[in-house]
Amino acid sequence: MLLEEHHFTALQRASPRLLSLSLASRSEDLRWIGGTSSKGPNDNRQFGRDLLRGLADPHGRVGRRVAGCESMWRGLWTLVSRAARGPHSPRLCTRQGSGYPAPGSGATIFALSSGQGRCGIAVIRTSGPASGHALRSLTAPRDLPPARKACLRLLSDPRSGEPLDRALVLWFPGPQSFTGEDCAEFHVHGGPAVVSGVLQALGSVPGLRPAEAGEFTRRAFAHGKLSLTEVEGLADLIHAETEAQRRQALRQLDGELGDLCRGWAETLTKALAHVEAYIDFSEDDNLEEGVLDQADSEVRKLEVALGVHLRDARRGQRLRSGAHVVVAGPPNAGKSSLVNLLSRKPVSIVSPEPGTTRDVLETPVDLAGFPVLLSDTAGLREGVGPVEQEGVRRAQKRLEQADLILAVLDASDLASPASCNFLDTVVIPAGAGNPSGNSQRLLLVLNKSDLLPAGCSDPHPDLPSHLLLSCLTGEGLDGLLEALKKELAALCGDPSTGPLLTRSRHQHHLQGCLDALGQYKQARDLALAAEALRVARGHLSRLTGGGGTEEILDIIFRDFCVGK
Ligand SMILES: Nc1nc2c(ncn2[C@@H]2O[C@H](COP(=O)(O)OP(=O)(O)OP(=O)(O)O)[C@@H](O)[C@H]2O)c(=O)[nH]1
Ligand SMILES: [K+]
Ligand SMILES: [Mg+2]
Repeated sequence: MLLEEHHFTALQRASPRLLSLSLASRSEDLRWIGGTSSKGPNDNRQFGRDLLRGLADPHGRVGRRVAGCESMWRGLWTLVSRAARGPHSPRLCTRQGSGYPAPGSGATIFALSSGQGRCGIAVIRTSGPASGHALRSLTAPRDLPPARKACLRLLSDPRSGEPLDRALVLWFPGPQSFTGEDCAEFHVHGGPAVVSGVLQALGSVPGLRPAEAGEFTRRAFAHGKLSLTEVEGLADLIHAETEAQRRQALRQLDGELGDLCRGWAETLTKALAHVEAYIDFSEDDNLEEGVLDQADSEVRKLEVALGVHLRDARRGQRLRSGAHVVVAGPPNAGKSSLVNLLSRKPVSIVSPEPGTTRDVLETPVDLAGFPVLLSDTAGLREGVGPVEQEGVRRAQKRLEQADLILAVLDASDLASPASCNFLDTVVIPAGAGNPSGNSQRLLLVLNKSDLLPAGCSDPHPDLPSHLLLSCLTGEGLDGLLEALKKELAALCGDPSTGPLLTRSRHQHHLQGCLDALGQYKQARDLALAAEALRVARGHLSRLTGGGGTEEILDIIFRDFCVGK
């Protein structure tokens, strides 16, 4: 049962006054206890607002999860009308935006939404109240096409009447459009002259101006079409370069993270309702036993859930921005050869001279569908000149920051001092072959297997677990890629089921929420406990874009291209 505007009107007529009530939804065992109290009209203002928010579903509709019953509606209305008189009146509309104004809304924007340059088809779109007028002006004397149906039209310049192109046009009347506003799309032939002709023609229509980067998406956010996490998912999808990144971005665009946060926020709202009801009505006998215990147990469950996701947070961020894989080893082991092999391009200089690589050389690569930032480093050895020494220092620093170390040794030169030293100082401490340890991840690769005597399958059974490889012949590469894939999957998580926190912003708010829950548990006073719950819920709502700041929005939308 949806609570629409006319229900509110009916509620108002039905009962303007109510002394105490209990709202229950059998379907979800959602129990709301509240009402007016003798303490005056202000007491339940916050509760009314919380209730409204708690009942709002992802599209801003009110009361989707509440089974209809007359007394509940009456009570709800009392709370709502009281809340509405408060300083921050909730909106009682059936479609609710993010609460942020669309910057420059009122203007109609247009942009080329497909890529720049010569192409078969280019898509130009508009959003805003003058979209219909713009579409009519360019397709005159024809009228608007039916909504959301592609129609072939002759486009001409409204000033000169000069034909520009024969194009497919689409009309999306708001609110059923990407931005929630009236939108039009022109699928024109992708020649630069056609595109610039149509853009100029649109610019000549009164009320239209070129769009800023990300402005279409920003309007979609402002009109409640996308939550902030969905916007981030969209930005990531546009920038996704590997399959795993695409999967993760799509899940975020589908609103999974937002849904999760809203579910958590709902739990907090319930807990808060219980605590506030206790504050308001503890003297009444009507109040159910164990109301506070219920709030405590909800908070405990939430803490566990948040903890699980926070532990996973680094993985989601790695998947978004790439895992740091550092190739290290003694000089001449074939580190640069391996980097070139994995990145399929000549990133580093390879030479028989030990000490060839000096600086850290970074290259982004797609390894088995995972984004990786691969670093080649100087060979680790002592007693060298100042330049190489600096290279060794940088290599060691990079090793400390690695998500995964690809340790490379020359299989035919394991007894050399540099090899032994590397084994003792890097490989053994990292706990290679010790999967239970929480130590840094490391894959040990014995390169130049082609130099080993023929027929010897594993000449070094006493070493920590390792892979044999020949960069020269390519033997062992498939095995190495398989092992890398496993390591990366562990580092980045499975993008189709794994972690959802893709940005440090997400981690920050979840941690803030968890900290506030800690304060809730320690609070000796119920008012402080309620406040801690409000702070916790504020973090969740800022995560999805409710009550955040304009600066965060600016940062997020800056990443978008014009036309998106
Ligand atoms: N036989 C054989 N030679 C190899 C193999 N991989 C690399 N090499 C040779 O080993 C030498 C050193 O290779 P690099 O890739 O420069 O080694 P590196 O570890 O980067 O060396 P530094 O940067 O000097 O520390 C070159 O002459 C390579 O051609 C291999 O699998 N088999
Ligand atoms: K070398
Ligand atoms: Mg090198």
